[in-house]
Order: sequence, then C-alpha cells, then structure tokens
Amino acid sequence: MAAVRCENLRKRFGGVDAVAGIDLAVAEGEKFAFLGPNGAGKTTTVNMLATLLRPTGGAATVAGFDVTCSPDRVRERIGLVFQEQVSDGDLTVEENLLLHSVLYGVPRHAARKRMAALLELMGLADRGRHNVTTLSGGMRRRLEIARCLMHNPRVLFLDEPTAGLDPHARVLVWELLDRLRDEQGITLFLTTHYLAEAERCDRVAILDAGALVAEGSPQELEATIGADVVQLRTGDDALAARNARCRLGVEVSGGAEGLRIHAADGPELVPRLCSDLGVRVDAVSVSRPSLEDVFMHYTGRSLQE
Ligand SMILES: Nc1ncnc2c1ncn2[C@@H]1O[C@H](COP(=O)(O)OP(=O)(O)OP(=O)(O)O)[C@@H](O)[C@H]1O
Repeated sequence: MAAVRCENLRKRFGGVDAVAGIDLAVAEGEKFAFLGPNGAGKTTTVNMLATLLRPTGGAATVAGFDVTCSPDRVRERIGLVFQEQVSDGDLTVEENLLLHSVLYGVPRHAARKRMAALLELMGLADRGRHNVTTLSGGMRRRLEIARCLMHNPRVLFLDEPTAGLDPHARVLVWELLDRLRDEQGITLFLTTHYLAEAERCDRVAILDAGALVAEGSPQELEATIGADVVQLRTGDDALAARNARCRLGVEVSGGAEGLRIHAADGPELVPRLCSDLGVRVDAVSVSRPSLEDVFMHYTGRSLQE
C-alpha cells in the first residue's frame, strides 16, 4: 500500500490552478521531497493531503484512507510540521507535548513514555521543564517535530522543515529525520526549495506552477538530463580536439575555458584523455549535473530566481 497517493489532484483558487492535476505515489517508509519555487503549489498540496483543504478535483489517499471521505482516519495517522511555530510559548516543552497527546486521545501512561523517548531522540531530554521561549530556533523546530510524533503517526508531512535554521541546526534536523525513518519506518513527505535537502531524499518530485514536471531519485533525475561534462586545458587544443574525435570517438566543443566533452562516465574518460590525446594536458575537471541543472532543464528557470 502506498503511504500517499494522488490521482489528478487539483485545487483552484478563484481563477488560479494552484495544483493542476497531480499524479503521485509515495511508498511506505520513503523519504520524499516536493521541490519547487515559491508559489509552485507545494503547501496547497500538503494541505489537501493533511485534510486542511478540500480538493477541487481528483482524489488522494494517505495511509490508505481517502482525504475527502475519511478525513478523521487520515488525521489520526499523520503528523504535520508547519513552517511556523505551533507550540504554545507560555508552556514548557513537556506541557506542549502532553497537551498534544490529550488532543489526540493518547492514554496518559503511553504519552509519558513516548514523550521521554522523543525528548531523548530530539536531543531535548534536559529541556523538558523549560519554557518554549527559552529554546533556540533549532530546538524549537525539533520540538515541533516531536509534538507531531506524540500520537505515533505513520506519515509525517514537513513544510520546509529547515527553513530559517542555521547550518548546524539544519544538519541536526536532517539527522533526526533520517533516524525517524530508519528506526520507526515513518514515511517522510517534505516540501522544500533547498536543493541540498532534496538531494538527501530517496525520491524527488519537481513541481512548477501547480504541475509535476519530473520525478525520480536525485540520481535518476540527474541522469535524465544527460552526461557529465569534462573540461580540459591542453598544450594544443586543436590537436587535442582532433585526436579526441579520432582516437576516443568523443564529441568535443571548444570555448573560452578550453575544451568541453560530454561523457556518460566522465571519471572513466579522464585517464584515457591524459594518455591518448597525444598533447600535454594542463588541467582537467569533471562536473556532474545537479538537481539545480535538472530544475533548470525542466522549467527553463533557476530554482533560486
Ligand atoms: N488561500 C488561497 N487563496 C488564493 N490563492 C492561494 C491561496 N493559497 C495559495 N494560493 C495561491 O496558490 C499558488 C500556490 O501556493 P502555495 O502556497 O501552495 O505554493 P508553495 O509552493 O507552497 O510556495 P511557498 O514555498 O512560498 O510556500 C500561489 O499562486 C498562491 O498565491
């Protein structure tokens, strides 16, 4: 059973198709990223999957239940970490966690046990009695995640989980998300516009203007746009280009930065270039396509624009 499934899922606001017919399946225990620029429709999709917004059309199931027909069943099985802080700043860390468990009907004994385990997992074990306002930004984000796990959800939706955090706090959040998935088999469904965050996921779907434009593992997506680029500077570029074509059968283009060769496996080609070109090789570099290149390829824009 897929943890999340969308079939032609749509949401229209006034005259705007915020989500324009998405087909998607996320497997149980998968770490899945929804990558797209601001306004692409990521939050709208997550809000429909989390039963906060009613779809205009199509269908979606989460943990096996239809989001429109069985929203209560869906809600029991999901956690939703928002970009903004939801925890009550006037309460302590423990009070926030216990309040959440009461709202979800978790028995008191089970809630205390789960709270202790989650505080440990999140690196907040010594902060339980502290007021939320005394926590750093990274600690607050980890508290938000812990809160959403108190009722033991099977699918965790995280909207930009590391937005606004410093690099160290970001790494801590990533590590604990990995542990959650590895140790508890929770499905993680992230929205992000950070390429580094998407790179760490099993599978990425690229969303642009409400439509899915590509989907696959980061490696698969990078492979779809083609080859590695090998750049060369030699003692004689004209001769090097001729010999590369004749002796190695590779296509070469010239430019201000020397010679460029597209190769399926750049690192494998480099030693052959050095030994077979018959000219001195002064510099060589190999670059692989990144998710930024993939995004640019499918949308014609940079993700950062
Ligand atoms: N309640 C609403 N009413 C009208 N339009 C909306 C509403 N919510 C979202 N939109 C529009 O739908 C589109 C998608 O917005 P959405 O917030 O889902 O994008 P996003 O990819 O999550 O962006 P961000 O990363 O900025 O959160 C945008 O054009 C937005 O202006």
